[in-house]
Parts: sequence; C-alpha cells; structure tokens
Amino acid sequence: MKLFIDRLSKRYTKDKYGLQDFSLSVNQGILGLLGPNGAGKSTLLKMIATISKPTEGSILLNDQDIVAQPNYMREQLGYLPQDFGVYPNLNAYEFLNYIAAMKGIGGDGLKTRIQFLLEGLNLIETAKKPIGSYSGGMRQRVGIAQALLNEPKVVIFDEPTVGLDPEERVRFRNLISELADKSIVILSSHIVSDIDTIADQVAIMKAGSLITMDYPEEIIAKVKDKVFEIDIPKEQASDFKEKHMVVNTIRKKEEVTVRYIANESVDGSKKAVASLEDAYLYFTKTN
Ligand SMILES: Nc1ncnc2c1ncn2[C@@H]1O[C@H](COP(=O)(O)OP(=O)(O)OP(=O)(O)O)[C@@H](O)[C@H]1O
Repeated sequence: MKLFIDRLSKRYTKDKYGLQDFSLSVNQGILGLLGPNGAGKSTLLKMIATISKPTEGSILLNDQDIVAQPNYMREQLGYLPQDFGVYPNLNAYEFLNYIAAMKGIGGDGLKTRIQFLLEGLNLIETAKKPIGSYSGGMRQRVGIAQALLNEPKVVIFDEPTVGLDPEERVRFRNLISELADKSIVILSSHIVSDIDTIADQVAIMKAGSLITMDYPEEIIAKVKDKVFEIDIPKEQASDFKEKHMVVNTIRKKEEVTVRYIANESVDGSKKAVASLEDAYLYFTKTN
C-alpha cells in the first residue's frame, strides 16, 4: 500500500485555506497526525477519505488518482469522521449490520467479524441495547467498529480517542497495532499522548501546513538540546512563563519546577530528556 499526497490545497473561501500546499508519502503502518485546533487535520482526512475534493493537488493510492476515481479508495477505506453520527434506536448489532449492507459487505464472515470487533472494543455486554443509551466513549467505539468492518487497507480515524478512558485506549491501541501490519492507518489528535506510543511516524501540522514529518525518535532528536528544567520560587513562575516557552510546571512546597524549551538555558537549569510533547510544543509555537 502506498499513499502519495502532492501539493494538496483546500480553499474554503476566497482567502481562507483549510490546507495549503501539503505533501507527504506513507506506506503500511501508523501515521499520527498532530496539530492544534484548526491545523487542517480534518480537512486533510476528509479529502483522503474522498468526502471532499481538493482545490489543488493530487492524492494517489497505489499510483491511482483517487480524486478522479474515488471508488478505488472507498472500496478499501475505513473512516471514522470527527462528528460521527449514529442511529439512536438501533443496537450495536443492528447498526453494524446496517453499515455492512451499505458498504456491500456480507457473506459468512460478517457475523464473526462483528463479534470480533465488538469483543475487541469491549462492547459485547451492551451490544443489544439501543445506541442512544450509550455513553460518549461507547458510541465512539461503535464508530471505530464500523470503520473496521470491511477489513480496510486504508484506515482513517479523526480524533478516535475522544471520550475513551485509559483502559479503552489500550484496547484501541492493540486493535490498531494488529491492523497496521497490512494497512495504512492515519490517526489524528491534538493530544500528544494519544499518538506517541502508537504511531510509527508522526506528522505535525499547523495552520494548514505540514511542519515536520518523521519517526517519533527523529522528531524528538530535533529538540534534544533545547529542553531544560529549573526550580524557581513560586512568585517568579508567571514572569518566567511570559518570557519562556514553558511546557509544564510542577508545584512543590516552596518552589515550582518549570520545564521549558529554549536555545540557551537560564542559569541554574538542568538539561531534561526531551519528549514528543516538548517537540510538538516547539514546532507548533515557534514556526
Ligand atoms: N466548511 C468549512 N468552511 C470554512 N472554513 C472551514 C471549513 N471547515 C474547516 N474550516 C477552517 O479550516 C481550518 C482547518 O480546519 P480543520 O477542521 O481541518 O482543522 P483541525 O486540525 O481538524 O481542527 P480540530 O482539531 O479543531 O478539528 C480552520 O481554520 C477551520 O475554521
């Protein structure tokens, strides 16, 4: 599988671009798309999912132009949109069978597949109750299940972990890791911890553009000499925050430990081991 995106742009109004001049190439595995609100993640994912058309540029799946031939993508696609809607009166079995019918999936394997997904997503116990009675996290898991019904070769999840508790996140990760051996999986989030343990590669976006894309360890390496920690009196913390790019502060009894990013450290600081969170902040705040 190979997805190739070349100079893709989406213009919403005369001078409003949701995405501009965006290029990337991915093969099998998990790509984590990170970016703050409004970065253009959903705009990009909708175009890859053939829900919306680019203003400029091309998207090729295995060298096939999917803007001109969206069915080539649709046949192989599993998509969880950000605003996933459900039919509240259907239970999970009925809903998944309905989606399967819409997608033209049937045959002997369907029942087993639905059972496998409901088990993998911890939905078996509630699967016979109407979806309208589910919590937000449970609905999200039904959304994940519907995207995986057809054993897709391209899986697109727009903010999949919204509403999932830590245990469900682990289940989700396990399910996705298995998929990624054979498929291209693209996940978006604005929360670094949702992405960092699962993604093979990470793309950081901001204001409709790709800032950087690489293996997580390579992205972290780019900030490895720029992350520091310093203990300062509590009353100096807000002044320090104004002058430096602060990642977080840990309050102690008398003082606070401030983690910050800078090209040169302040006297009294010690170097910290950089994380993807640090790199994300660095790339989205300085570029
Ligand atoms: N239908 C639309 N019409 C006009 N502008 C839009 C439309 N959809 C998105 N935008 C704008 O395009 C930009 C990118 O939005 P997009 O939803 O792709 O970002 P995002 O990274 O997915 O953000 P979020 O995490 O908040 O969903 C934003 O400035 C947004 O306001």
